[in-house]
Amino acid sequence: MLTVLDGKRRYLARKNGMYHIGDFAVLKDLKEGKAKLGTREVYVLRSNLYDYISTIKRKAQIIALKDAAYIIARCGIRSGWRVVEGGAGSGAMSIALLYYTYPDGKVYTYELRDDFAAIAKKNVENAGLQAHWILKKGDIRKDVEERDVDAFILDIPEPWEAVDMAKKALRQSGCIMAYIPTYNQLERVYRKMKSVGFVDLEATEIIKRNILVGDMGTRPDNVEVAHTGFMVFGRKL
Ligand SMILES: C[S@@+](CC[C@H](N)C(=O)[O-])C[C@H]1O[C@@H](n2cnc3c(N)ncnc32)[C@H](O)[C@@H]1O
Repeated sequence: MLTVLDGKRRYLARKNGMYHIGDFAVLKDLKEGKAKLGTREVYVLRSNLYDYISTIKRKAQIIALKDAAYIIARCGIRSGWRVVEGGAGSGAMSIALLYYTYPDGKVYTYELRDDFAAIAKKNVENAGLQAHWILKKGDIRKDVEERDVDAFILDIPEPWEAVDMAKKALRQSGCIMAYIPTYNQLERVYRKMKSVGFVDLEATEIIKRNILVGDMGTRPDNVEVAHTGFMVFGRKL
């Protein structure tokens, strides 16, 4: 998969090495390096996770890339792992999980709503990562069929209601993570994980700040996303 950088705009070249703006194919037979688009020079780069996540079409709020990166590291998610996730939303976290479990792992994503499932499917397919993805219609709080999975990733409004299911589905030492926007939800899911015996608990937030490098001086960007989500982690004993 290739990414085209057209000034500040970033696009995935979706089909047969073509660069698309909307449904309009602009450049054919793309190769890594520089390319001409009319009189403009664009850069063609091999796509990475940053490209996939920053170009997805959003319907639901996504797990931010900075948070997804910590989730991957804290849980140790890697190639060959089997991961259960819910819900699909826009598919951003699914893409991160698929990227790191490739090629031998499996990601099972549970989603209640058809409209979100459809948008997540489109985004995962645009990233070309669908081969080891199983998207299931269902409630992650009660419908999970998989057992001995390596990680259980929750981004739903009531994650505490899925903690018992996670305990059933996870293997020993397997990682649970809940992503929530408010302190009330954080406390509730933390206490629930503790009460059912998850260990190595951590509640955390990642703060990222961009720095503008200018000719006259270098300083933090004055526009910032101040809050995305909190994360609560635990491991099954
Ligand atoms: C905030 S979005 C998830 C965003 C996603 N993590 C991403 O990065 O794009 C929450 C999703 O969870 C789904 N959902 C809510 N409760 C659920 C449940 N009990 N089981 C499965 N999906 C659920 C919603 O329909 C919605 O699509």
